[in-house]
Amino acid sequence: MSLQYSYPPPFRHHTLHLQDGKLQPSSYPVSAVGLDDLVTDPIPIIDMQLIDRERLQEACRSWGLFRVVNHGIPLTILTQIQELAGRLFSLPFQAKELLGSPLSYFWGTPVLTPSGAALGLGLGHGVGPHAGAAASRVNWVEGLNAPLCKLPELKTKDPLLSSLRSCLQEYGTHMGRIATSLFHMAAEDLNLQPKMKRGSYLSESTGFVRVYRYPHCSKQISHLGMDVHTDSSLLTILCQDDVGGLEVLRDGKWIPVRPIPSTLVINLGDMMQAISNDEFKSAIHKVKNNEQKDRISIGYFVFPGDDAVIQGSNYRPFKYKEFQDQVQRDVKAVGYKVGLQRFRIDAEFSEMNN
Ligand SMILES: O=C(O)CCC(=O)C(=O)O
Ligand SMILES: [Fe+2]
Repeated sequence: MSLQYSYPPPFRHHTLHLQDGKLQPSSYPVSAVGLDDLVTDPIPIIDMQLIDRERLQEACRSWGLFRVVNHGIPLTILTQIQELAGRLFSLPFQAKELLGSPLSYFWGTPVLTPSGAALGLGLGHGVGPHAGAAASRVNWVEGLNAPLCKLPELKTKDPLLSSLRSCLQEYGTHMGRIATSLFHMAAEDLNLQPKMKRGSYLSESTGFVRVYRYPHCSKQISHLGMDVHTDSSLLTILCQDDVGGLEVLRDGKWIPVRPIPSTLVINLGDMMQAISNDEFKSAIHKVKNNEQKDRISIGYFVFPGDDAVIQGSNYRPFKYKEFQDQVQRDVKAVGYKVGLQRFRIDAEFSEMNN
């Protein structure tokens, strides 16, 4: 099996061979930073042009996180979004706060209300054993939140905002395509109700994009860019710049998810874990700030539709909306997201629902 791997700049194609589950480079210029990393990196890699279903399902089971190559997104969109967002982030704070909706500005926490306002600022959003540690900490991050289906409502004459809107819309279309094909492949053996499989478990209209900036920050300050958490989504797709800082928890160890050019990182969220009845994992991850450089990343999040009922022998039936409301109540009341524990049939937390 071979991978076509497009590499910037200039846009060239290189072929990588998969042998014994490892990528072997066949030919690439020595100066091409990144390809060596791809060969030695421990994180599973999925080729979007030729999805190996077993490999994908194994990555979902044992990591809940993997990289994709050959995703077909023009690199110019990625660099353009990062550049435009960087310009927007460099505006004065008051100007960013005035952004309003549907492209809203937030800082200090990634937990937002459905209308895009920061929720429980300073309370963190850790899970499980890390929840206490997350409490009362501001996350060292600022961001722009863009619900994709509402972007056409953004009426603006500002050239920066209208360029960003067009890029995000194009980016969102690619994200929907990638999420849908990965989801259908991964969920193939999951015994979902056939009619739900197509539409409701992944509803593209729920997709939103976030652009984050993690300001550089001295080690002396004990803030994280983003505290330990799992995503509430079905799937999350991350595009990071070359700074690094994302880490995933695997077998009790934090593994850096190093930036490798042209690759995207997919992580499974709580909804994927629930609909797979815990066969797949919602990845536990965090982001550390870099000491010297600001970091920009772009996240896409997609969720089940309003009509999808999530159920399995480990969970009482629930809809995503109930999950989202519960997360918001928990963050307000106890300072962190309790998450799937609330919906488990045998969990102590599930009795405290209301
Ligand atoms: O910025 C990143 O790399 C990760 C962001 C993240 O984990 C999130 O938005 O949930
Ligand atoms: Fe996350």
